[in-house]
Amino acid sequence: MEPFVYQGTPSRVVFSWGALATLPEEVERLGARRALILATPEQRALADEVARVLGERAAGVHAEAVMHVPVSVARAALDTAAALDADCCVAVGGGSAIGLGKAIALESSLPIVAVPTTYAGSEMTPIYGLTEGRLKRTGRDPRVLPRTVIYDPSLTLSLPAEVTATSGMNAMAHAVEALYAEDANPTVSLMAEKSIRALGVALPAVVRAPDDAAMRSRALYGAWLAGTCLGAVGMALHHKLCHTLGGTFNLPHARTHAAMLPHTAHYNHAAAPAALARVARALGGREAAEAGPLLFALNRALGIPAALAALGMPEQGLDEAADLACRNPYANPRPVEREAIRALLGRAWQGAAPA
Ligand SMILES: NC(=O)C1=CN([C@@H]2O[C@H](COP(=O)(O)OP(=O)(O)OC[C@H]3O[C@@H](n4cnc5c(N)ncnc54)[C@H](O)[C@@H]3O)[C@@H](O)[C@H]2O)C=CC1
Ligand SMILES: O=C(O)/C=C\C(=O)CC(=O)O
Repeated sequence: MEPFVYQGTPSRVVFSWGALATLPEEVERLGARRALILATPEQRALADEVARVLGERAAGVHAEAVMHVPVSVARAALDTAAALDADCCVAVGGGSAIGLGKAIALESSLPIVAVPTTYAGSEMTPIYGLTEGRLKRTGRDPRVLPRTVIYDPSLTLSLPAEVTATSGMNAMAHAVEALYAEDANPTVSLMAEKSIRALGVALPAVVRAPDDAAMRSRALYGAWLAGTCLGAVGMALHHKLCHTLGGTFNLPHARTHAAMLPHTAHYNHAAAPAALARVARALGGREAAEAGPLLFALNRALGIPAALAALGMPEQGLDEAADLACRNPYANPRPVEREAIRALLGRAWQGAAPA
């Protein structure tokens, strides 16, 4: 047996259809009485519903969350939390709402109850992201790990097909990178493989039939496993590239992950053959070299645009992106070489298959 270190996270997870109804008792379990409810502007109505469910324990709603958590947005939310004398945050939504809760917790140590409504998986990690100017800074801090996560698959029924598909592939990326993480371990790798299998079946099903309750539950289960993996082991080239593209070029987060994953998986397949063979097998293939093409085919089946160009990435920015991605790279099975990364970005920009 290869030596390994495994450290779980202390999050409490409640997973069931209709679990939103448990929110009052979960807030009470934390000893909190004044919850600030966080959401994006688009999910203000859901945030108001959550305030109604919480009743007197709701201190207020702050529905200003946006992708990549600009520091100005974080400061405004911190001011609201202080003005309302909030003693906890209830982040309801995807990674943007949860990311705003993490920004508040990073400064205030307020506990977070996360109610995820996408498959991004942020609720299960101590990773935060803050964007200032054209640079996204990410870090790990135990203060930002949500204390309680309430997974209610019924809240994902309203997910548009495009967000269903792309945030699902964001979760897929967490699981894929966990398999070749520098600190990979048998427990997390088992969860990663199970996540890939669940997502590989459930995502096409819920894109075809958005109201399929069983498949919505399986997709959210896959996302929970993927987020748990991301929280437990380190990120590698794929996440570094996506943070660069998202933070510097403000590309849409989940769509960027989906477009990049076939290429980054293929980049690593020869350096991490056992890990990528597990990815391939979980998607119905066999060999490590099949993982990237299978992920590319899954994107096509989900209707996800393949080209970074379609996401607003300027071609003249590819050189800068390659430079930034190679600066302080995350640990990666294959050396992160500037020319090879530039070639990878070129293929992704065109929407070509991985090679
Ligand atoms: N720190 C971490 O571990 C992670 C952080 N993230 C961060 O999360 C952000 C992206 O999060 P995502 O969840 O991909 O997108 P998101 O939270 O921005 O949501 C995308 C859009 O879909 C809407 N939406 C969400 N759930 C919905 C539902 N059930 N029905 C209808 N509309 C819904 C939102 O209001 C928003 O307009 C990025 O900032 C990314 O950096 C993502 C993954 C992990
Ligand atoms: O890129 C991911 O999916 C994982 C981590 C982040 O997005 C970092 C952040 O919270 O911005």
